[in-house]
Amino acid sequence: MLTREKTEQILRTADLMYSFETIEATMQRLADEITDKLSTQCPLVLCVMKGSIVFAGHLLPKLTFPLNFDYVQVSRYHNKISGGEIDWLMFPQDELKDQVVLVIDDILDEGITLAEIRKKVLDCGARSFYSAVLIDKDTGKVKSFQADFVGLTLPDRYVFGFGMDIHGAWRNLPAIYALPSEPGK
Ligand SMILES: O=P(O)(O)OC[C@H]1O[C@H](OP(=O)(O)OP(=O)(O)O)[C@H](O)[C@@H]1O
Ligand code: HPA
Repeated sequence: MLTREKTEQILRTADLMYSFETIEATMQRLADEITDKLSTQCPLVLCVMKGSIVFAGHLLPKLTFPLNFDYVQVSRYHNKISGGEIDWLMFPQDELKDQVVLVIDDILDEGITLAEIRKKVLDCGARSFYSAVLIDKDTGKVKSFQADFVGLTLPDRYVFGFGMDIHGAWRNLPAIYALPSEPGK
C-alpha cells in the first residue's frame, strides 16, 4: 500500500483528463443509448468489481426500466499499472442461462478482461451479451474486444479516479486523472 505522502504526490503531479461534470453528462448519454437498446429486455446487469463500482453507482439510477443486478469480480492488474493473468474472484454462473446480459466496466484497455468475461458469460448460456464502458483507451493496437456502449476515450496513459485505482489508491476521486506521460509516448 502507498504511503499517504506518496498518494498525495501522485495526484499533485497528475493531469486532469475529465471533470465530474463531463463524466456526469456522459453518463446520461450512455443511459439513453442503453435504454434505447435494452429497456424492453429486462437485462441482467453485471458490474465488474472493483473498478466499476463508481460508474455503476452513477449509471444505474439513470436506467429507469426493469433490470436485475449482480457483479463479477476479476483482477488482472493486481494493483499494478500493467496487466497479467486474470484472477476470477466472483462469477455468478448459475444466474446467466437465457439472460440478456449487460456487463459494465470502468475501462477497456487491452480488452483482455472483457473478452474473457464475454466468453464465460456466453459459455454459461446467456442469450446475448452487451457491454458498456466508461473509458475506451486508445492503445494504438487492435483489440480483441469492442464495447457496445462507450462513454469517453483517452490516450494510452495510465489513468485513475472515478473507480479506477493507482496502486490501489484514489478510486474515490470524482474526476479522472492520468499519470504524467512517458517521454516518447
Ligand atoms: O482491458 P484490460 O487491459 O483487460 O483491462 C481492463 C480491466 O482492468 C481493470 O481491472 P483490474 O484488473 O485493475 O481490477 P480492479 O477492477 O479491481 O481494479 C479494469 O477495471 C478493467 O476491468
Ligand atoms: O489505465 C488504467 N487505470 C486503471 N485501471 C486500469 N486497468 C486497465 N487500465 C487501467
